Amino acid sequence: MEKEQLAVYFIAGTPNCLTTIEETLQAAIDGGIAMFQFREKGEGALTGERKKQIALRLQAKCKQAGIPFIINDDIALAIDIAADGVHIGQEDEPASVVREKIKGGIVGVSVHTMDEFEKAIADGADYVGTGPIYVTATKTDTRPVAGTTLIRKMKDKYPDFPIVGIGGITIENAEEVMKAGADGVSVITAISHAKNPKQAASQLKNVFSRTQ
Ligand SMILES: Cc1ncc(COP(=O)(O)OP(=O)(O)O)c(N)n1
Ligand SMILES: Cc1nc(C(=O)O)sc1CCOP(=O)(O)O
Ligand SMILES: [Mg+2]
Repeated sequence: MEKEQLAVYFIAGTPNCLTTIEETLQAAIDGGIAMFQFREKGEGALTGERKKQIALRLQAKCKQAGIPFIINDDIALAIDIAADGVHIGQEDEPASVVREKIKGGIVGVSVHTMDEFEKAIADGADYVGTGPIYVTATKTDTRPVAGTTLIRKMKDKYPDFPIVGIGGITIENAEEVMKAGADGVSVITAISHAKNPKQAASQLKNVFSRTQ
């Protein structure tokens, strides 16, 4: 994968969206997101065939826009529909096992320490996500708020490895995350709850451009 694909990495599932997830994703694409993760989690999340049908519709949008379509946690679904990749955390299937299953696809791994980061690299991750950088209301079972310290340490030691920050990132604080060395920002609320999701995505892209 290209590091530039992490610039504005939008994540969403149906429970996160104020209108339909298709409309929200289309607006985010029109605003300039570079990658999308389908994370169907939380109260009211779809499962089974309904989840698969939505995934297929979102995958088609990403394909048309030429951006990677990543599935959170659900490796079986990702393989079933030939998604571009998966994102897994420390509590999910081990990255080394997922790497084998996903073959040439993108594997993203959540990390919270240098040890987890170096293990993710050794296991064959394509990028890592780290957070929560700031306070988030979207996910309750996060680690403590971390700020940007780990991003700086990771970039110091592995300047070329793709890293994205996540958790409580907004148009206002995204610059700090990118200046710390992140290759991009992962956001849910900043786009999915924005009055104008297209504009929010575009503003995040502008923050990325001016920090390069
Ligand atoms: C880009 C990115 N970074 C981190 C996460 C969090 O993954 P995880 O720790 O597995 O938590 P869940 O998202 O599965 O609740 C992510 N999804 N994406
Ligand atoms: C999915 C997720 N993972 C996190 C982590 O710290 O690993 S924080 C988070 C939620 C991000 O949502 P928002 O942009 O609305 O804060
Ligand atoms: Mg997970």
